[in-house]
Amino acid sequence: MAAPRSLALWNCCGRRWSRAMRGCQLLGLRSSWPGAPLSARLLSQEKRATETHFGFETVSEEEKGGKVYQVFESVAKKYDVMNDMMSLGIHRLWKDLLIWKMHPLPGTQLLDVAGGTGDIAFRFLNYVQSQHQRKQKRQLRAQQSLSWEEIAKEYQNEEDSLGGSHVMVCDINKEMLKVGKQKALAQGYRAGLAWVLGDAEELPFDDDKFDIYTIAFGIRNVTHIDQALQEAHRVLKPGGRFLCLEFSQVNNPLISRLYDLYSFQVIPVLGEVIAGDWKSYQYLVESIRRFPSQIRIKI
Ligand SMILES: COc1cc(O)cc(C/C=C(\C)CC/C=C(\C)CC/C=C(\C)CC/C=C(\C)CC/C=C(\C)CC/C=C(\C)CC/C=C(\C)CC/C=C(\C)CC/C=C(\C)CCC=C(C)C)c1O
Ligand SMILES: C[S@@+](CC[C@H](N)C(=O)[O-])C[C@H]1O[C@@H](n2cnc3c(N)ncnc32)[C@H](O)[C@@H]1O
Repeated sequence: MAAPRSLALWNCCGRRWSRAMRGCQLLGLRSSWPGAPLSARLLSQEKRATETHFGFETVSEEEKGGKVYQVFESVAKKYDVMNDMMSLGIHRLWKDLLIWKMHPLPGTQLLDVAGGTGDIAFRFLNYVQSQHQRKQKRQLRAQQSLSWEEIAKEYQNEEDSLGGSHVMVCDINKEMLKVGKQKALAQGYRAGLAWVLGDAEELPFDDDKFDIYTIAFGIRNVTHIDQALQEAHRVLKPGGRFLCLEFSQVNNPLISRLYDLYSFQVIPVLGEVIAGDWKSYQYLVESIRRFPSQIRIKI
């Protein structure tokens, strides 16, 4: 039987989340929701036209994917340093909060779509590893009179330090994945991690495969959001969870003014100075502005 529909939106401009999350939103859904409400609404508008937006530009739907590809191909090498500089490290806290909200248990199969350079995947692996180690310690403490055989077995199990958890990073951009793989190598992430080139709108996975689907700062760039949501639903096991981290609109007029000032006057300049790429960072701020507000996403 289908699991009951459940939708939770953690709106960083609202009351449910801390000030640290202002300007950013986390959307949580449970799989088997009847008829994905967000998709239904966004779709009806987007399906009608073959034109769409790329930041403030109007482009054809066919063009958008290529333009988004060029943006991330161009920024890939400077992507991580840009995020730290633009947000003064705050994006790390948002990503940590996503994992804490997810609270994955050992054995979780995660699909991180638009996973880019692997920030969500690495956090997930750290989290499940520490959960698993804690569980093992508790078990060992509870069984103080173990036989040698049993102790040896526990040590063998310790080899699987993730408790069977696994994360699949899926992204459409080869360059972003390349940087992610280099980071994984340098930071010693190997077990429980795989990288796949793929489109959120047409995922290269079987049905009912994952416990959790995440998409962090990715959905804004997808041409047919409805299609991506349908794909998320398809690859999630019944009762699986969908977690989306994305920018939101700021409602307070004063903060909104400062937000705009920073977005439009500072970010493209940083993009030019650090990444030699004004245009891609102009696209970033325009795409944030074009993305539906948290209220629209919720309904
Ligand atoms: C090409 O596409 C992309 C490329 C990428 O590299 C990344 C992404 C996807 C994004 C991420 C993975 C997340 C990380 C990226 C960002 C946070 C950049 C996006 C920035 C904004 C939407 C603007 C608002 C920024 C924040 C809410 C984050 C917090 C930032 C700060 C605290 C830095 C503020 C800096 C200063 C106060 C010092 C220097 C500033 C000035 C001298 C300029 C004038 C300053 C102001 C007017 C005050 C600044 C006011 C604000 C930032 C407003 C704060 C508002 C709220 C907290 C609601 C990608 O797709
Ligand atoms: C802003 S980055 C986010 C990366 C990572 N999730 C993070 O939080 O740092 C957006 C990513 O979405 C990817 N992307 C854009 N359109 C996509 C699509 N249709 N399918 C899969 N990935 C896509 C880009 O290649 C890029 O790596």
